[in-house]
Amino acid sequence: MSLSRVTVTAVRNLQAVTLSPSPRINILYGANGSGKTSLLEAIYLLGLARSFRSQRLQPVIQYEQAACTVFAQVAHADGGLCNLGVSRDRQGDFSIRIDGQNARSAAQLAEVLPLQLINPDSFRLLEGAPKIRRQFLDWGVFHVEPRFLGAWQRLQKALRQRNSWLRHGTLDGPSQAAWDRELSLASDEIDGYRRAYIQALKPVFEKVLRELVELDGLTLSYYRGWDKDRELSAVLAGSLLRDQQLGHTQAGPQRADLRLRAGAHNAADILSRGQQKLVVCALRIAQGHLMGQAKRGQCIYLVDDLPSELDEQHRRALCRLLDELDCQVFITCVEHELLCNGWRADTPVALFHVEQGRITPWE
Ligand SMILES: Nc1ncnc2c1ncn2[C@@H]1O[C@H](COP(=O)(O)OP(=O)(O)OP(=O)(O)O)[C@@H](O)[C@H]1O
Repeated sequence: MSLSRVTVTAVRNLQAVTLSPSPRINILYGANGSGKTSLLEAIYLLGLARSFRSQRLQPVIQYEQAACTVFAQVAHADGGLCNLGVSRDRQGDFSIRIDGQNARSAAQLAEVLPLQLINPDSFRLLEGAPKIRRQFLDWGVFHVEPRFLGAWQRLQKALRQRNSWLRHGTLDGPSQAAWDRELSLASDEIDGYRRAYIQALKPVFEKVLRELVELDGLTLSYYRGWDKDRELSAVLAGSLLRDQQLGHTQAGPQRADLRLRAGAHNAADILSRGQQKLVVCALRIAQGHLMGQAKRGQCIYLVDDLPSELDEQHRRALCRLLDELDCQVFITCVEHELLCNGWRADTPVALFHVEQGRITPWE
């Protein structure tokens, strides 16, 4: 899938623009502060209904403007087209339209427009909170396993119920037992999907990583959120008192994590910034391959400031791997010369110059 047309209005400093991107590689270049990241942010808003730069969407709306909007036409591999639109005004109203209909949730958007973001904050995937790695993991599972969303919604509901009675003690014994059973069932299902996903991801990740950078002994493993040798129901029963004192459930898939070790060390503690970036790229590229293999369409890559932290050899290796994904990629950089030669001869590469908020295709 790819964006065949994108229209952006009143996002940050960008002047209203309609672009016809290449279905493959799109390079946005220009000076600092010109608006390159803002275009990636606009596309991200369209796919996730949020920004990757600020918690709130208010700062994304152009100064003095009442609302920002992003529209796009998504072209699917089978030739089908889908129209997407998001709009956010200063009163906080957010509208999501898919083919002219109001969407019920951001999950619907994520399904229509799967995005992968690689930006200067990406190293947080390695050294940030477990929640970031769970989001990474669940993005992948969501896009290859159609039953995941339902199980995840059941888990959230059961957890809310359990945490509420842990805090307020308002449920009778049989109801508590029923919710615990539901929690255990949903947890086992989610754990099964996540485990299968990691099993499939690991060899692809290792292969991509080898092509990108030499890092011997780097391992990826999965922690499911509770003792691997015990049933969750037994763990929950054993930690009931402590859970009541804390007012929330400590064990379960809501505590799952991914662990990246380099030999005996936590990878984030010893890898350089450039190496961390390459590991994150390998993880995200591996996810793209799995999505393609699952025949659920391709995702679109947003790569902000691709050249930063990378020497020429690694920059070229990253371009080659992005190229081999055969999907649409939007890349920003200050100097386009650094990225002009890394592509296969038959790959359509479009260049866009961004200057003080104005985006013009390079003829
Ligand atoms: N709500 C807003 N309205 C108008 N302009 C804004 C708004 N928010 C931010 N800006 C400005 O828009 C520009 C956005 O720059 P952006 O981060 O997209 O640049 P960039 O080309 O990616 O730069 P760099 O190469 O430094 O990363 C900045 O100059 C910023 O001051």
